[in-house]
Amino acid sequence: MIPSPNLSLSPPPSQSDLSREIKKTNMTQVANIPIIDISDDAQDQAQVARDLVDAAIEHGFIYIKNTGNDIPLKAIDAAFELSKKLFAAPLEEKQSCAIQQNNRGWTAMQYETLDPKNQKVGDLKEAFNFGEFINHKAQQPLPPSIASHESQISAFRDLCYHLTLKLNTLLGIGLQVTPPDFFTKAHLRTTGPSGTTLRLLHYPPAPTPPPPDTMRAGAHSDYGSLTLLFRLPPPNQPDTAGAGAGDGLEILTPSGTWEPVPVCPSGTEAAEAPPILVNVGDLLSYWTGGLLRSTVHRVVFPEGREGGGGERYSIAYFCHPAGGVRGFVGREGGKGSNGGVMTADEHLQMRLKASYLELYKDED
Ligand SMILES: O=C(O)CCC(=O)C(=O)O
Ligand SMILES: [Fe+2]
Repeated sequence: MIPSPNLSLSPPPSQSDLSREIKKTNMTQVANIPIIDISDDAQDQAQVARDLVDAAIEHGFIYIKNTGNDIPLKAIDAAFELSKKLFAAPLEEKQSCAIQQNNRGWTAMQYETLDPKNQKVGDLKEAFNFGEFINHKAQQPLPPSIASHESQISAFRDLCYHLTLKLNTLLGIGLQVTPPDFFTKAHLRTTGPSGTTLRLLHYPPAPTPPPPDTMRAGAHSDYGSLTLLFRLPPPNQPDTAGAGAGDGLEILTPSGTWEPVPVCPSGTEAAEAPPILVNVGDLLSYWTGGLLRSTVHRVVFPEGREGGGGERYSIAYFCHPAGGVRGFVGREGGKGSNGGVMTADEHLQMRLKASYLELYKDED
C-alpha cells in the first residue's frame, strides 16, 4: 500500500529574504538546516516528529543532535579509525575487494562519477561499501587489514539501522501516513534483504590548485530513503561561517545557489561531537509525492578556503527499504518490471548503472 501523506502540510516560514541578503554581503551563506534532538524520550514525540517533517520538507537535510544516546560517540570515533586503517592498506589488498554489481566492496579513486552528465572525470575519492551482514558476518570479502574488525563493523551498522528505524517511525507519525508505521515496516530486516549500505569515504588532500573540472563528489541526490552522514571537523578551523565555511559539502538551494553545510553548525561548537547529518533520499521523496525533498548535494574542493583542503574522511549509511518493496517512479523515467513502478532494488540498479560506467560497460 502506498501511503498518502497529508499534503496540506505547509512548509514553515523561511528566514526573511532581507536577513539572507545581509548575510550574503558579509560572508558565505551557510545552509540554515535545523538541529533536532530525537534522543530525549521525555520530549513530546509528536512535536519532534513534526519538526523532522518540516525540516525534511524545507531542506531535505536535518542535523540530529549527537548526544551519544543513539550511537555512542566512541563507536563513531572507532569507525573513523577503522576507515583510516582500511584506506592506508596496500593497493592490492583493496583491489582484491573491488566493487561488484552487488554494490559491495572498494571503489578506486575516480571510479565513480556521481554527476555523469556534467563531470568529465570521476570523483576524486575512494570508498568502501559494506552491504548487509548475516549473523554479524559480512557477505563479501573484507581486506585483511580490517578483517578482525568484522563484529565492530556489524555493530556499527546495527546502530545506524536502529537510528534510521527511529527516524522512519517519526517521519511516519509526522506525515500522518496510514498506517503510521508504514515506512518502519518497509525497512525492517524481517521484511527482506535490502540495498542498505554502510560506506566509508576517503578524499585525498586537495592538490593546489585543484584540477579543473574535478569534483570530490559530483552533484547528486541519494538513491535510498534516508542517509546518515558522519563527518570530522576540518582541523584548525572553525567551519561555521565566513569564506572557509564547511568541509566542502554543499547543498543546492531552490534558488539554484550552492550553500556550504558546516560540520559543526552554529550553536554546536562546544558539543562533544558534531551532529549527525540526515538527508532524505530519492525513494522517500518519491513515496511522499515529492513532499519530502531529496536535495541535490556535492563535495567541492575548498577553493579560496583556508581549511578543509586536506585529507577528508566521511562515513555514510544509506538506508534502503527491503529490495522487493514496490512503489517507486523515478524522475529519470526508469521502468520497473511491472510497468512504470519500480521496486527499491530495480531503482537502485538503475542508479548504480548511471554512476559506475566501467562496472556496467558490457551491458546495454
Ligand atoms: O562525503 C560526504 O560528505 C558526502 C558523500 C555523499 O554525498 C555520498 O556519498 O552520497
Ligand atoms: Fe550523497
